[in-house]
Amino acid sequence: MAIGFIKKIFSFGKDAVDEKPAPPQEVSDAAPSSVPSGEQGESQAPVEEKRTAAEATEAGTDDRDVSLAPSTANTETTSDEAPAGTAPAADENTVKQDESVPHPISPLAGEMPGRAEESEPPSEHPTGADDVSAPSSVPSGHLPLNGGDHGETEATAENSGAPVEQAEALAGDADRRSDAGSDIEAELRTSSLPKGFAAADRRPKDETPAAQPKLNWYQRLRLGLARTSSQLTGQIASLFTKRKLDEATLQDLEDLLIQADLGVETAMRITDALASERYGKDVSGEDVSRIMAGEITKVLAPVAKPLELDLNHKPHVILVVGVNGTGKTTTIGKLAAKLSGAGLKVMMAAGDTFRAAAIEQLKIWAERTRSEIVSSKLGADAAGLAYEAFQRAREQKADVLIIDTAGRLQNKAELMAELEKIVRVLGKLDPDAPHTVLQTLDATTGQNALQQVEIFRNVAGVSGLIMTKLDGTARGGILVAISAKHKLPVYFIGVGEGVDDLEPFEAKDFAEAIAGVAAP
Ligand SMILES: Nc1nc2c(ncn2[C@@H]2O[C@H](COP(=O)(O)OP(=O)(O)OP(=O)(O)O)[C@@H](O)[C@H]2O)c(=O)[nH]1
Repeated sequence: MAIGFIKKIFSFGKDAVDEKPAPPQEVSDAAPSSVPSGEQGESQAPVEEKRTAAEATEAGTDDRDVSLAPSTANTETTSDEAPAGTAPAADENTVKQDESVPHPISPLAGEMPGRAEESEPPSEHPTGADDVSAPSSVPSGHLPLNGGDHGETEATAENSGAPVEQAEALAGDADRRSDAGSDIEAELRTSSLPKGFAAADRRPKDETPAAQPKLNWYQRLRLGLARTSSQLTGQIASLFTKRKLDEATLQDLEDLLIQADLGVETAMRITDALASERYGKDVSGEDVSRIMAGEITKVLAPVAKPLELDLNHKPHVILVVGVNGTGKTTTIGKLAAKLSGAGLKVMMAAGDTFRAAAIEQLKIWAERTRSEIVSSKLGADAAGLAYEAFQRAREQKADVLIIDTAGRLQNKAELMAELEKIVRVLGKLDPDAPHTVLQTLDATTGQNALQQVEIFRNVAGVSGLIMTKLDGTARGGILVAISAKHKLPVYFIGVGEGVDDLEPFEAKDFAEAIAGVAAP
């Protein structure tokens, strides 16, 4: 498929992906690790206590089961056991797509797997790790499934942290829709009662579930950044009340902008631009917001780029890295949905081998996005798994391989060294791999995100960013500081937990949302 086409896919807005659940078929086959000598047996752990499981695994690394789980209903998999110490031959795991069924990804459930907390500590799991259950075996109630219906995350003034008026304003028709829904519900309740009974609803009004406004991604972004922008615009408005623009006001403004995480460089850009336009004159809050949005757009426009895929690689390898909980696994699911929805063959590697729930979570995403997945035992060597997955993806001629990794704090040198090892090991199969190293950043993080990028970039060669959770109570300003400093491409933003809550990054939208410029 032409690269231009793929670029196009990533440049456009959301791909609508509908739900068409496929009965999952997972076939696991024991396969030996084929990690190059000297690389085997090390483990990575996102949290200290999880290392116990890793160390236990180090002793006998070859017992690691790597399972390939084709998740489409139309996949026929045959598998044999490969001899220990050898790489599986190309025909050992062949997957044939049933041509009779359209490939593009099926409609996805409105609710996608969110972060699942492990109910037991990893040390109680190691031996059962090869029994990582198939997606279908996970009762939906056991994993907290988040998100709204198809990207329509529900937000209220209460849960967004944004001003109540804004949520109310955004709610619009949602209330009316919800009223209609309540009527239907009441009718159903009544009709399901046996004869001789009548339905009553004596709940106090305030216990009745509140109407939930349904917002589109742009409204969620605005709402997510509303706290930052309203705080900033409020402070700016009071700063400029009855004051002409002078040195002292400019200095105060610069301080406010720095406090909003925008960084010294961008703060100075904004005050310089304001001074050159309005020095000695009256200035309104709107003037400042407009100039601020313009200057922030100038900083962000060069980094708002589509994620380029070179499909000549077969597969193009994307390694996803970042601090714990920044949204790596969820983002992988969203990316896979876009790619497989466009007809590309996607394989995932469950490289977060230290959190059982992370493996489960990725399996569910694989099932729902009809991607294949390579996973292994809990506590297994993540670099070995990545290597194995790369080989499998090549054998099966996958277009894209997306490798999940365990979250790690950037200041844990040992864990960062393990990440370095994953990159090194992939490079043994192809010196250019990983072809993309994506770092996820949580939008609720402030200054710490600058350091996260600095260190992950040095260690893993981060080549692009995705900022997640911009729908929550996001701060967001730090992305401006990071862009000014690192100039790394920002490909997408996460605006919810649902499968299509991943949007191409648009500099102007983001800048206006932060600066509090009125929505068009
Ligand atoms: N609101 C919102 N939640 C998100 C978004 N992206 C991810 N999440 C949620 O953030 C939580 C953590 O996401 P994960 O994908 O598990 O994060 P991770 O980086 O893989 O976590 P570790 O494996 O522990 O490092 C989950 O509850 C996700 O549903 C987003 O864009 N918006």
